[in-house]
Amino acid sequence: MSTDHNGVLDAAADAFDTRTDLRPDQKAEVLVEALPWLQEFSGALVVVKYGGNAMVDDALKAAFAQDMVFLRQVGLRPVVVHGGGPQINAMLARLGIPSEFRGGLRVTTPEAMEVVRMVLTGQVGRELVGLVNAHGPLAVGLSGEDGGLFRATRRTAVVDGEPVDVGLVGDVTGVNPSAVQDILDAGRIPVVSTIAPDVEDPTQVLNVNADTAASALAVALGAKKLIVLTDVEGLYTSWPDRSSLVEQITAGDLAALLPSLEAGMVPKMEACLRAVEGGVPAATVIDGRQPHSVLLEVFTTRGNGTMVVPGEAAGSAVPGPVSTATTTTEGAVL
Ligand SMILES: Nc1ncnc2c1ncn2[C@@H]1O[C@H](COP(=O)(O)OP(=O)(O)O)[C@@H](O)[C@H]1O
Ligand SMILES: CC(=O)N[C@@H](CCC(=O)OP(=O)(O)O)C(=O)O
Repeated sequence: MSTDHNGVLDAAADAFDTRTDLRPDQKAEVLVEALPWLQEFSGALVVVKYGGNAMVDDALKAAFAQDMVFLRQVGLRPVVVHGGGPQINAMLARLGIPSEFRGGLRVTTPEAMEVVRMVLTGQVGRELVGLVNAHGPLAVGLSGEDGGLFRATRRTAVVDGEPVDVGLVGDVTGVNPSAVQDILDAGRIPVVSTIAPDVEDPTQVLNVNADTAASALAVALGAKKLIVLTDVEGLYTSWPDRSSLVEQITAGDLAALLPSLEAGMVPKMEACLRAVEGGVPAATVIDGRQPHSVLLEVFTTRGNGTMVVPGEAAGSAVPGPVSTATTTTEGAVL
């Protein structure tokens, strides 16, 4: 297929050439630091979950799209799975439809489900496809309904240890990744919206948490990495106190920590755990509010955010390098 990219990357390259704030040796250093990571990730399939809360403004969304094109251009195979919780909230509010979350999941009535499907597939997914395709005809959007990608069963939320009915909400119980694989094989970038047909009644679609869906897809595709973009630096063990950003944690330690986590982080860390337990070598939660956070995660030595890796429970949580001036080692060691 054509590698034409409408001159957007050429413009970026020109900008790099003409920068005066970096000396030539510093520019070379930036490029060279990426070399081992370019080698390590050559051909690697990476699933990137883009959360609705990290889609802060147009510039940030455009930078995300540019990162996806960059990954593909240097030989990785990125798969985008997007959320859109705040965007769904806004549309429900515009339509005067009440919305409520229980145990981190949206209570989804048939009326709300129509809005969820419309916003995810018709608005958020379309916008991301458009932003990527500003660089060339690369992105192809699809939802869990397309090509039998996802199958889901209805699930309940858990509130105070009790199961709670949340309506048309599903958990992914089956993935047929062939439609995504076809898009990758064509050299393109799949952009996946996370609604899924109900296995009990395939004409009924269910609302699936995007972290959960991204994790299931990463496992089914045999991804090398799952990267989850959100609106916080990563996992803090002492939340809401931000003095204990975890840089790395084993699956065993994360499993032990999960019951103590609060709503927003629960589906995210569960998704990372499931991915690693399903054979994905690493799953990372990073701060999507930082421009080009995905490039920094993949191509710099330090990376950023919280990385979950395989391993037993052994008090493995490694404190992050930064966070706040009050970062302490004690706070983050389990
Ligand atoms: N232990 C924790 N560490 C970091 N963030 C946490 C923690 N517990 C709860 N949170 C909250 O989880 C939020 C991220 O979840 P959510 O808002 O659902 O994001 P997204 O839209 O990206 O899926 C953070 O903004 C933070 O407020
Ligand atoms: C069941 C459930 O809660 N589904 C989510 C789906 C979107 C999502 O997960 O979006 P973020 O990644 O932006 O949070 C919702 O309706 O908001």
